[in-house]
Amino acid sequence: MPPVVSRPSEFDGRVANSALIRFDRVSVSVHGKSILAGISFAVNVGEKAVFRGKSGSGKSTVLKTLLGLYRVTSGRIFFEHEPLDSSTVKSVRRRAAYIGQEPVLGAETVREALMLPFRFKTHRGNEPSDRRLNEVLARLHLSPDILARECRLVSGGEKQRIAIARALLLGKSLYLLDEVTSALDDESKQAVLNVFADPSFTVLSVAHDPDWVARCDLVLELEGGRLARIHHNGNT
Ligand SMILES: Nc1ncnc2c1ncn2[C@@H]1O[C@H](COP(=O)(O)OP(=O)(O)OP(=O)(O)O)[C@@H](O)[C@H]1O
Repeated sequence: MPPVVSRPSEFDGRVANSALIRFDRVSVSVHGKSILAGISFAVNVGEKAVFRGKSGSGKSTVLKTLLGLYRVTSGRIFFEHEPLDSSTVKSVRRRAAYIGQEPVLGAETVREALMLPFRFKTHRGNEPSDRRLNEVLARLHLSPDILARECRLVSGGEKQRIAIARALLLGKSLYLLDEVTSALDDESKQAVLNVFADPSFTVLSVAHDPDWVARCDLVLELEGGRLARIHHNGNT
């Protein structure tokens, strides 16, 4: 079936009532330079959205703006129907895992990196067992041997999958993913695609990989900070 192509405004009306995340004419400027201009879209719980566009079109900025890393200069963002502000951004951060192109693992070995969040009060007592660690690594097509490796010696694609493993162990349900399959071989990529097919995960991603794009419900095309098109793949 051909994808349904909607104008951003029509699409916005379709899902406005059930959206987990909604951007309403969001603009972001940094030092007087416009980076995002009047972006409107909505993503429901469990939907997978992907941003595409040329380098510098604003894709990563959309993900980071949802995390409160950029000041919105006009328009509003809603998370669970609440306007995003200094208080609601905390619930986004609690629920979300942001996996960038070179995640910082913040520990010496991979095992320490995976266990790091469980040293803090919020997650103390929920430390995963070795069996659980190995289970999550296997889902991401990573060998158990990687646990003993030094983080500085693992590749970019492995680092991203370790960061994903850590987010899965933490029970995150909202994933902000920046090019997580671009550095992967086919088997690893399939593993990552399968992990994010989980219907309970909501995903906002940046990707160019056609296999990734084909699995997404929404394809949002950015041009110079503007949302040029939204394709609705009809998976939902
Ligand atoms: N903090 C900042 N200060 C100044 N300019 C910025 C800042 N953050 C982003 N930009 C600019 O905003 C534009 C969009 O950046 P962004 O990283 O969102 O693009 P992108 O589409 O994700 O690019 P790429 O595909 O190359 O990663 C770029 O021109 C970038 O230089």
